[in-house]
Amino acid sequence: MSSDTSTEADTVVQPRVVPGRAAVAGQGPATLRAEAVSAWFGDHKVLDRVSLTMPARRVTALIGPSGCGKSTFLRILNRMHELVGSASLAGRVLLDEQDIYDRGRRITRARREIGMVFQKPNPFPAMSIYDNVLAGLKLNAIKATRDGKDDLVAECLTKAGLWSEVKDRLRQPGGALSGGQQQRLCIARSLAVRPRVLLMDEPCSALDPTSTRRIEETIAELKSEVTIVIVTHNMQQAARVSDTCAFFLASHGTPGVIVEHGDTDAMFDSPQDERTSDYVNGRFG
Ligand SMILES: Nc1ncnc2c1ncn2[C@@H]1O[C@H](COP(=O)(O)OP(=O)(O)OP(=O)(O)O)[C@@H](O)[C@H]1O
Repeated sequence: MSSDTSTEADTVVQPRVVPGRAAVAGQGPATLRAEAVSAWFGDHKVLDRVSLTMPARRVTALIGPSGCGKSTFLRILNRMHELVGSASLAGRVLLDEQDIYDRGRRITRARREIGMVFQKPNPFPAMSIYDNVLAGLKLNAIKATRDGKDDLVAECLTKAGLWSEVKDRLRQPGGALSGGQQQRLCIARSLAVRPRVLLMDEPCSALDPTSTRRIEETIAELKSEVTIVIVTHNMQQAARVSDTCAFFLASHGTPGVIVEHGDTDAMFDSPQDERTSDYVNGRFG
């Protein structure tokens, strides 16, 4: 696809998606389950036996005060924690009952099946919008035909809610987009390798309210195709976007634990633990 293929800038062109041509065989959204996960940086234990099921086709929000281990937990879910030299962990992470830490399972597979969107949008700034979307294919040695790539770019930008804004300038650099558009480009890039789970670490914290709302709409649209786990400090956002919620807490220098988890409406309307009630009602944190 080239940037001159569309002529009417304000017409939303629905991409022609040809199943199978984009080379990647996704298996659809999966349930992710953490079992008794503990984590350390050196001898500093930061998570203690955290267990949580993140159901397929649902948005799970991880909430809790700063430093309670939410990001560490998220990074354990796609084997990024082990990139830190001093880091270690115990427990299991099951993707549809397959342990992603099994010896025979490649780390690259875990990262492909479980994508990550970071706090700060991180497109390759000098690379075109088109090539940014496809960047993960090269990293994962996934081959696609020219037509397959065109279809995949259109499909992923559409799913990320960015297609109508960029379809006429796909050859422009990713760095020329606004912050909110860059974040949606990063979501499109993550989707291109057909992840089964998408992890999002405070994806809106660097964005203005309008862009935040747009990302939240994108999350709602995506959840039928990919399981989503989102870390957020914004309680209104957790209430708006998530179906299930887990409240993390690390009190007085102890490692982080989950105090309460369950249906988001129930967690916000009738929390079982007083600490959850205090946190979701803004009384601390
Ligand atoms: N790379 C690292 N090396 C050493 N300690 C770390 C590292 N990353 C995080 N920690 C420590 O692990 C603990 C949990 O941090 P983490 O970032 O997971 O918490 P968080 O709940 O995501 O916090 P925030 O909401 O502020 O992002 C903290 O005590 C933090 O200082």
